[in-house]
Amino acid sequence: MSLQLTPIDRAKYAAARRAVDLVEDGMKLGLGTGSTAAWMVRALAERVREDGLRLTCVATSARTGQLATELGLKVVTLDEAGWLDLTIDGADEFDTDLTLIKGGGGALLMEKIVATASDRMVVITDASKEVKTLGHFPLPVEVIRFGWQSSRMLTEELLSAMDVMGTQAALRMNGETPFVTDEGNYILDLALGRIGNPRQLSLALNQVPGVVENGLFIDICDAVVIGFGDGRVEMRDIASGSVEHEKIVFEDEDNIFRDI
Ligand SMILES: O=C(CO)[C@H](O)[C@H](O)COP(=O)(O)O
Repeated sequence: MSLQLTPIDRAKYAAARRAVDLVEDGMKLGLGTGSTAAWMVRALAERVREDGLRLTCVATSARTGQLATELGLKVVTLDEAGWLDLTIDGADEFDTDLTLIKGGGGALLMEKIVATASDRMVVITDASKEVKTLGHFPLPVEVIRFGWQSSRMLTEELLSAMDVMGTQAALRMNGETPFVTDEGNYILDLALGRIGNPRQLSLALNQVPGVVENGLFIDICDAVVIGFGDGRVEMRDIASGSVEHEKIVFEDEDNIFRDI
């Protein structure tokens, strides 16, 4: 049966397809989390089938690990892999410096550890995630469960003392119960509106007792691949300043859907 991709899925898939072209035989790869990253895992499995690549992958969440394993990719722990060549992941927001907000899917801690243990991090996204100033998307902050309410109070006090618009830290829920990350922690979502100084905010947040990590990725992302619904992709590299355009042809759509 032939299934049709929605324009947003086409955009994500186009970005994913371009990004997996960066993968070479023998690489150790970090696999991101989220719907865009899931397209990348499918596109990667397709490349492995077609080109016989031998890869070692590290997943940034249990669900990515499960998908990758189901699709026949070799998944090991980060400690088993050691240093990685490349991590490909999605993002919730990115700006012109390729500073990111991540963690909408709740995997920010493992995502940051994996991305920073990689030579290169490439973000795949659709164009809607690009912003002039970060902060429209609520900033996720991972806190340990013990004493989380004091961590929230201290976080809100910190935000009041800083030049940020929003000061509310909402506990992320999963229905009636708090959302729990793969590492067993809670997430506070900060509705800030605008983050004028991401570096200062990130450093300050990580000083709050109980905060494990926040979703600001600063100086971590090397390139972004932006996909569009018609298959166009734009790839921007922060170090070289290069911008490349290409068009992805979706002739293997059925193969991708075969795996879902
Ligand atoms: O940071 C993330 C998960 O923690 C995701 O990369 C981010 O939420 C983007 O997800 P999607 O591709 O589904 O929009």
